Amino acid sequence: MKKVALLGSTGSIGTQTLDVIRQHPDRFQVRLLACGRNIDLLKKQIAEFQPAVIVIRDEGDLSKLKGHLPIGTRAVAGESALLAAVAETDADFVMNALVGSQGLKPTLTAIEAGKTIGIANKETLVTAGHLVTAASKHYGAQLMAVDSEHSAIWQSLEGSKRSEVTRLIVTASGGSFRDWSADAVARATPEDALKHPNWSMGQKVTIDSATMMNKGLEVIEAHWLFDMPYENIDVLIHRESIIHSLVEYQDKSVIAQLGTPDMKVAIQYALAYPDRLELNGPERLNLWEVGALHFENTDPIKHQCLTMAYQAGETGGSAPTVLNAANEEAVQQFLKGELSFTGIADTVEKALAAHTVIAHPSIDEVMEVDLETRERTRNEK
Ligand SMILES: NC(=O)C1=CN([C@@H]2O[C@H](COP(=O)(O)OP(=O)(O)OC[C@H]3O[C@@H](n4cnc5c(N)ncnc54)[C@H](OP(=O)(O)O)[C@@H]3O)[C@@H](O)[C@H]2O)C=CC1
Ligand SMILES: CC(=O)[C@@H](O)[C@H](O)COP(=O)(O)O
Ligand SMILES: [Mn+2]
Repeated sequence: MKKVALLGSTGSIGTQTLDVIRQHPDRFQVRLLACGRNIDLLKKQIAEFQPAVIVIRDEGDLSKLKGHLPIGTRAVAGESALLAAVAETDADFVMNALVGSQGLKPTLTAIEAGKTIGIANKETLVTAGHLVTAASKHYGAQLMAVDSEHSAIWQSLEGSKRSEVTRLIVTASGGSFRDWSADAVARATPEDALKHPNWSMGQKVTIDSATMMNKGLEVIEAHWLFDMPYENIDVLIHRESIIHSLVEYQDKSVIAQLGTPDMKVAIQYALAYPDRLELNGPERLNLWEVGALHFENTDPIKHQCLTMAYQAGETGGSAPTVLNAANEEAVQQFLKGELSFTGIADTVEKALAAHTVIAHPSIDEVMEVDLETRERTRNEK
């Protein structure tokens, strides 16, 4: 029986993780649930999964859980309570499905506690990939990719020699505005941007997908997860999101993982590895019906966020921290109607230009740069 701590239980990845666990009660037991403000959904999850520990964001919401905690279940609130709960839980697997760089410290805590980590929270690897990979080597903790592209790369690497890999090819749907004119994109609303062509996901990643920043974050994530130089990581626009990513080998073979777009496949792969679970939900891939798959190149001007992410990744140090923090702030501003869609890329560009890169930032320096970037971005609004 695998004991699971789930951070971000009320979100898109969190609820799908619980769906996988629900389908396999003989294999998994939920020991910890952590979320933000969706207490109504959390109450239902507590009743169904009976975890030992609950962590919520705000102390003020703890009273809402009165009468909803099973005997022996304790509930705590706040960031330090979350870190303590992750350090102390008897779970062996921590699924990090939080959104944003707030996922970094819980990831590092789980690594230090020797847990296996399902890493959906890509911002962790973008903002401080050097610290996360160094800590996981030091503590012998395994990072199991959950992001669909990275799960596909992981699956396509199975049984191979890493020294024979020549290129990772990360696929991109192109996002909500892939067929829009530049003029129309400039006037796009949050509602327009939230209509992803293929995936149903949380708001932040859906906006990132529309700007193609998601693909930039994923290139940096792939760099750290698979120890691959940026020059050997390419992005390919593939509108159907059926090929989830590809690996090229020195003999020119290309191995890919395919499937209908459903995150439960990647989630179960991380949770149950090396097994593959039977799942209700994901549709069977019918290539006879699909008929044709399409591919396009990216455009360095049109996909400015992707270009900036490559540059920040190659620069290294604190540059990706700034890229990520400015983007997180700008996406929130766009969602609140305070910034135009094209303003997201402009904001990130300005933040990167204003920053003096720290070559090997410590955790404290990463947190400081993250905070400073957010403050500057807010003040410049
Ligand atoms: N959704 C998807 O299909 C995919 C997502 N990812 C990545 O996975 C991560 C999660 O994405 P997604 O599930 O879409 O995001 P969601 O916004 O749907 O969910 C985020 C979760 O984090 C919780 N949360 C937010 N702030 C806090 C806080 N301060 N303390 C505790 N919990 C908090 C939310 O709680 P609450 O809602 O209760 O406030 C929610 O449970 C992101 O990094 C994303 O890029 C990667 C690939 C695919
Ligand atoms: C499902 C998943 O992994 C998302 O990160 C997805 O990749 C978003 O799609 P695009 O960024 O390719 O539009
Ligand atoms: Mn992805």
